[in-house]
Amino acid sequence: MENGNGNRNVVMPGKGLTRIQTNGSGKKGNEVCHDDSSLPVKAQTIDELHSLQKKKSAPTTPITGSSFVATFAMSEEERQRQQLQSISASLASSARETGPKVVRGDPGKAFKHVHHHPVVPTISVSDSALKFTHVLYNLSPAELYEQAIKYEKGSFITSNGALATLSGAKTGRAPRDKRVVKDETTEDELWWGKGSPNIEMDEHTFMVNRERAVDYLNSLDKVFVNDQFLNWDPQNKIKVRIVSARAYHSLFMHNMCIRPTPEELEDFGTPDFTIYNAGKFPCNRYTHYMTSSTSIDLNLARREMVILGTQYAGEMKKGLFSVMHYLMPKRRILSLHSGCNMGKDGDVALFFGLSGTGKTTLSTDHNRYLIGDDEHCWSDNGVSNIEGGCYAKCIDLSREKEPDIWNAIKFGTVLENVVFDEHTREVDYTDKSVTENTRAAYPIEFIPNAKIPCVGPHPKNVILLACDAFGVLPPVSKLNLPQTMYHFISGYTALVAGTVDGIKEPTATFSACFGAAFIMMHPTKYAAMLAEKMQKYGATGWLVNTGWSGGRYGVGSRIKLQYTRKIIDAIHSGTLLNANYKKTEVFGLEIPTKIEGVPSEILDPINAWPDKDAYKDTLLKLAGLFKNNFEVFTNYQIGKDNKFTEEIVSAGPIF
Ligand SMILES: Nc1ncnc2c1ncn2[C@@H]1O[C@H](COP(=O)(O)OP(=O)(O)O)[C@@H](O)[C@H]1O
Ligand SMILES: C=C(OP(=O)(O)O)C(=O)O
Ligand SMILES: [Ca+2]
Ligand SMILES: [Mn+2]
Repeated sequence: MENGNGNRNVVMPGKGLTRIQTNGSGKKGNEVCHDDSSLPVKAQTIDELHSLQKKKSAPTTPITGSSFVATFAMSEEERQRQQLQSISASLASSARETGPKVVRGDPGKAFKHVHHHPVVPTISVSDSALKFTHVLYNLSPAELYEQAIKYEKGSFITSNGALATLSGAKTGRAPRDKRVVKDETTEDELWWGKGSPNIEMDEHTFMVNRERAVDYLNSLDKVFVNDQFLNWDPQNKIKVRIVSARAYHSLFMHNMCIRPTPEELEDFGTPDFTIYNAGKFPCNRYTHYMTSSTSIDLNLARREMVILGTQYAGEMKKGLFSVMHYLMPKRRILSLHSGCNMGKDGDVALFFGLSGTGKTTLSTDHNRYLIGDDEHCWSDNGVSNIEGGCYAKCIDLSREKEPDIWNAIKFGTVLENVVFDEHTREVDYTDKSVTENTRAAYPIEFIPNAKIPCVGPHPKNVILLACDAFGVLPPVSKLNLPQTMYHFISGYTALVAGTVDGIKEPTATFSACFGAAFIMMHPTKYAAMLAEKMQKYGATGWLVNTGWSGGRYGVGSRIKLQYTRKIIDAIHSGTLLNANYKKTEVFGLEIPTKIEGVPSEILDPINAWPDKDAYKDTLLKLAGLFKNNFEVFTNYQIGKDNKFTEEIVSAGPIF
C-alpha cells in the first residue's frame, strides 16, 4: 500500500506493518525540515485553487456556466440548447412562456451563465415571465447531498454515510387525495366507482392544479430535474422527467428510477411522462374536487402528474407505477405489484403483497439474484423490473436478520424519517418518534446479488404474501389456479402501520391485485392476464402468511422471519411442490405437513392456537370478510361469458 510518503508498506507475516521509511531518512539527520518536497500549487488565487478542486465531468449533462462555455464544441452547445428548450417546454405556463436556464451546479456560482444566452423576448405580461429559474439537471448524489444539507432543514449525513431527510407532515401515501382525469377515453378504459382507487377530476381542474404547481416551481430560485427511465425491458422503456423543488426528491428518484448512461441521456429528447412535484405547496381547497390541501393528480392524456401538498417521496414512485398499470396492459404486458428474484438455475419467483407484507424483505435473499423489490412487468419475453432501486422499510431493521438491506444503507442512500444520535449520527432503527414508516431508498446495485440488467425468464412460482392479523391463515398453502386468482383479486392483508397515513394498528384490509391503490383498470382484467400467463408458463401459486400465528394480533405472535425464509426456500427449491398435503376447512387450502427448519406444529394454524373455539370463530369471521369483499367482483365478464369469474368465486371459502 502507498503510505502517502511515496513508499510502500510491506506486511510481514506475523510482524505486522514494517516501519515507514521517510525520504532520505538517515541521510539528512536532524536537519530542519523544509516544505519543498512538492511542486507549488497551480493557482494564483484562492478562487482559482477552489476551481481546480472540481474536475469537469464528461460533457453528458449541461455544463457549468462561466468561461468554459466558449471552449466547448458547437454540438455540445446545441445539445444544451435543446435540453433547455425541452425543460422550458415542461415548465411553461400561461404566466410564463419561456422556461428557465439550465445550469449544472449551484445557482450562486453559475449566475454568469445567464449572460451567454440572451433572454428570449416573450409576450407574457406578468413579472414571473421575466424571472430566471436555475435548473439543476440530473445532479450526482454528491451534489444532491450538498444541496440538501445546505438548503433543506432536516437533512444530515448519518454515520453510515446515508442522507437522512424528513418528508414533512406526510410520512405515508395519501390515497384519498389521488385524482385521475376522467375524459372520453379514460371514462371507458379505467375502473371507476366502488372499490376503485381512481377518484375523478376534470381536465380543467387538472390544469388549475398544474398551473399552481408550475408557477410555484418557477417562483423558486432553482428546481431539480431528473430525466430517467422506467422498465428494464429495452422494448418497453418509458422516459420520465421529474421536476421537483427538493434535492431529497431528486436523489430519491435518482435512486428509484433507472439511471441513464451518458449516451442515453444525450439522446433523451422529449419525456414520455412528466411529474411536477410541488409538494411543499398546498392545493387550493376552493378548487373543485379538492377535499384537502393535498392533491396527487394524474392526467393520462397529457402524460403528466402534479403533486401538491405532500412531500412523501413514495407518491412519485407509486404515481409512476399507476401510470405503468395503464400503459403496459395496453401493450398486453402485465404490471405487477410484486418483488422478484431468481435462483442460480434461473428459476424466477414473484412476491405479491401489500405494503409491509414482505416483498422487499423476502425478495432480498442472499442466495438468489434480486431482480426487484416492488414493481415488475411480465411480458412474452419474461419479467422486467420497472425501477432501478429499492425502497425498504427500516423499522426495527437489524444487521443479523436483514444484512443485505443493512449494508445497502450507505453513501447515496436516502433515509427517510429515521431518528439518529445528534452527535454520533448513529441511526436508531427502533425509534418510531417521527413515524413507523421509516424508509431507505437505494439503487438496486447496492444489493450485492442484484441481477443487472433487472430482467429474468418467466416465473416458476407466484407467491402471494398476506400478513394475517387474525392468525388463522396457514404459514404456507399451495394454491390451484382459481384459488390463486381468488386470493389475487381479494388482496388480503392486515395493513401494517405507517405506509398509509392515519393507520396506527394493523387492521384487516382487502386491496385488489395486492395493489388497489395503483391499478387503473378493473382487477379482473389483470387477474385474467395473470391466469393466462401462469397457465401458459406453468407457474405454481402459493399463499404465504407472514403475519400472526397462535392467536390474533395482540394474542399470538408474528411468524418468525427465519421460518418464513425456510418456507420460501422450500418453494424455490421445488421440495415443497412434492410434499405431503392436507386440506383445511373453510378456505380449502392445501397445507404441507412438514418443512425443513419450520416447527411442524405451526403449519396447521389450529395447532398453534391454545383456544380452539376462538380459532374457529376467528376463521369464520375472516371467511365472512373475504366473502363480503368479493361481492363486487362476482359479476365481471371477461370474454363472452361469466365463466372465468364463476370459477374464481367457487375457489373462495365455503362455510
Ligand atoms: N415472517 C416475516 N416475513 C416477512 N417479513 C417479516 C416477518 N416478520 C417480520 N417481518 C418484517 O416485516 C416487514 C416487511 O416489510 P417489507 O418487506 O418492506 O414489505 P413490502 O416490501 O411488502 O412493503 C419488514 O420490516 C420485516 O423485517
Ligand atoms: C412505497 C410503498 O411501497 P411498499 O410499502 O409496498 O414497499 C407504498 O406502498 O407506499
Ligand atoms: Ca409496494
Ligand atoms: Mn417494499
